[in-house]
Amino acid sequence: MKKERGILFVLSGPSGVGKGTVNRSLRKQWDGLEFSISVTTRKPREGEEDGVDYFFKSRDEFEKMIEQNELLEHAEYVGNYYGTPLQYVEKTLADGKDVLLEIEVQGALQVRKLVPEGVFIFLAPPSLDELRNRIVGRGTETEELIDNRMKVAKEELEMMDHYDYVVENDEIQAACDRIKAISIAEHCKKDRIKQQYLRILEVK
Ligand SMILES: Nc1nc2c(ncn2[C@@H]2O[C@H](COP(=O)(O)OP(=O)(O)O)[C@@H](O)[C@H]2O)c(=O)[nH]1
Ligand SMILES: Nc1ncnc2c1ncn2[C@@H]1O[C@H](COP(=O)(O)OP(=O)(O)O)[C@@H](O)[C@H]1O
Repeated sequence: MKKERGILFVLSGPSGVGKGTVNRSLRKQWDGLEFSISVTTRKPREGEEDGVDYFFKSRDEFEKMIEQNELLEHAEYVGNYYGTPLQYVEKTLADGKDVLLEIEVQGALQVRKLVPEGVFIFLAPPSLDELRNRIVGRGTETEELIDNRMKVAKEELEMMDHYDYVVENDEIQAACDRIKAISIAEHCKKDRIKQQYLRILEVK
């Protein structure tokens, strides 16, 4: 019998809201969820590892990947390319495993068109002031880049209503718990739909 496909979860939201932090925390507490590693042309930050945090590529290498249709989606974000490897996502879902993508808003909207059955989660900050504090507190950007990221963040917040769920990241563990609850609910929904379908067809 054909294996049932896994669910694609897309975690998105403005820069600095805590996507990376929540993603890393989920990795430690959610067995059975697969995490896609993105490709980027951004330089590695201190402590980041190639093949763990990102696959770090040159612009030429990245553009070649676009040409060869190796990416599910890609976006240019604050001067760098970011993209999701297509083959990994497709194979993992086909194997019946759930996959989580942590990507910015333009990319999430592309995935929404390509995989409408995916579950789209928008991580929201408690306030704009708190969002700025988090970007400044992270200490990875210059003042000019912070202003740039805040500008992009305000535009990104307006895209919230394109998502299935909005999860406030007030506290990391609370946000992780909400995301895990969404996953449980989505699996129950999928099972119920399948049961109804089987009942209608009277397939045992
Ligand atoms: N579209 C897209 N965005 C990505 C991908 N990987 C990471 N991003 C997003 O790119 C943005 C910048 O990421 P990064 O430079 O690591 O900075 P940070 O997440 O703001 O700390 C974030 O919003 C990430 O979620 C990807 O594969 N595709
Ligand atoms: N719930 C939270 N409360 C307080 N600080 C947070 C929370 N979530 C993340 N942060 C902090 O905010 C900063 C930005 O988080 P990060 O995960 O890099 O965001 P993103 O990946 O969305 O750009 C980091 O310094 C991180 O430690």
